[in-house]
Amino acid sequence: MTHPIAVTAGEPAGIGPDILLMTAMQPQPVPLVAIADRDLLADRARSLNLDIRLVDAADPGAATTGYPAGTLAVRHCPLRRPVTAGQLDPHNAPYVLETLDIAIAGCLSGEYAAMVTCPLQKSVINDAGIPFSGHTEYLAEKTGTPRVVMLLAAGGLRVALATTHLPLADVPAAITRDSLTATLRILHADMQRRFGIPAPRIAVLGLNPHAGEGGHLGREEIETIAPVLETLRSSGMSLIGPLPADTAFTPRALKGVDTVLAMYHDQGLPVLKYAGFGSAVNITLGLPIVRTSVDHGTALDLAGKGTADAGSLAEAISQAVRMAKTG
Ligand SMILES: NC(=O)C1=CN([C@@H]2O[C@H](COP(=O)(O)OP(=O)(O)OC[C@H]3O[C@@H](n4cnc5c(N)ncnc54)[C@H](O)[C@@H]3O)[C@@H](O)[C@H]2O)C=CC1
Ligand SMILES: NCC(=O)COP(=O)(O)O
Repeated sequence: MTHPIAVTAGEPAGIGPDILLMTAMQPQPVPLVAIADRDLLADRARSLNLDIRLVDAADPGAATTGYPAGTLAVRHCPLRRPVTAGQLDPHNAPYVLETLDIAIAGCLSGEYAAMVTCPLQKSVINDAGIPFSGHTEYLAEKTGTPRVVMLLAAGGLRVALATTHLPLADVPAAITRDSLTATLRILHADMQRRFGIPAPRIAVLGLNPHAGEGGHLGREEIETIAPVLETLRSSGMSLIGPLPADTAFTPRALKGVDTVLAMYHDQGLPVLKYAGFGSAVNITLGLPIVRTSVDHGTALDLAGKGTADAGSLAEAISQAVRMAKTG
């Protein structure tokens, strides 16, 4: 791999700039290019007492050999307003989205091998009047991908989601035979291509308590989930379920399972974050580019203090390197 990985710094008032600078103080597996405002990074480095050298990403060393620990290449993207750590400002929402646009364009053109995202604050982008529900949905839209799948991985546990950032009340209607079929096809294909698992075993959760209790606690399992699994099994996929979610994450149930498909965000992610918060990685499957991210949010309470844990960003970079090698 000779191309650098783009790392977007995320919400400027959050811990994204902090963990990016902390990471650049350590040796990296490939050259990194920070997509961020250079003065923001310089100010934050001073707050964190990090003796880091920021160089222009146009410098030839940035794209080829990279730099030793303590030097970070920056593709400058100007803030719209000065930033105080911990204080959100909707005026900077266009800046956050511009950093993503630069990374996406660079991945599509082949300038970057992959993009890794530091956390952004979804609410402040909405407060700026811009409809936005998450990186996952934004990347799908900007790359013209009709459906993508969010998957988080922590150690040996992988949890994918059938729906992403949706109000709970909208979840049942979003799980249709078509949407679930498309999600499972992407998950199966990327388990093979990106994770090198030739015949992935996927455990699929039910939507309702006890997977619907034979129809007495909801009918989505009978009318939607089970028929989809049956059809896809006949095309050769190894699918288990629909399983009651409350016992699906016990060690016995997880034995031999390569990934779990949860029906919604808070059915799957609390378990994953309990298992590995701080070292888990968020991956968007189904995109024409490689994108990974941290497992945490903007942690405004920690920004500029030097107490944020940068472990998940290190894992996200390592995962992006592995996935970029799969083409
Ligand atoms: N990939 C992304 O862009 C993500 C963005 N978010 C966004 O972040 C914002 C804040 O979300 P919250 O629910 O408050 O979650 P959060 O992850 O920012 O914070 C939850 C708790 O974990 C702590 N924490 C988070 N990251 C940490 C780190 N690296 N080291 C040490 N402690 C850490 C925080 O201090 C806080 O106590 C929301 O707007 C949310 O949408 C949330 C998750 C992922
Ligand atoms: N809980 C995961 C999360 O909110 C990250 O979403 P995204 O911004 O990566 O789409």
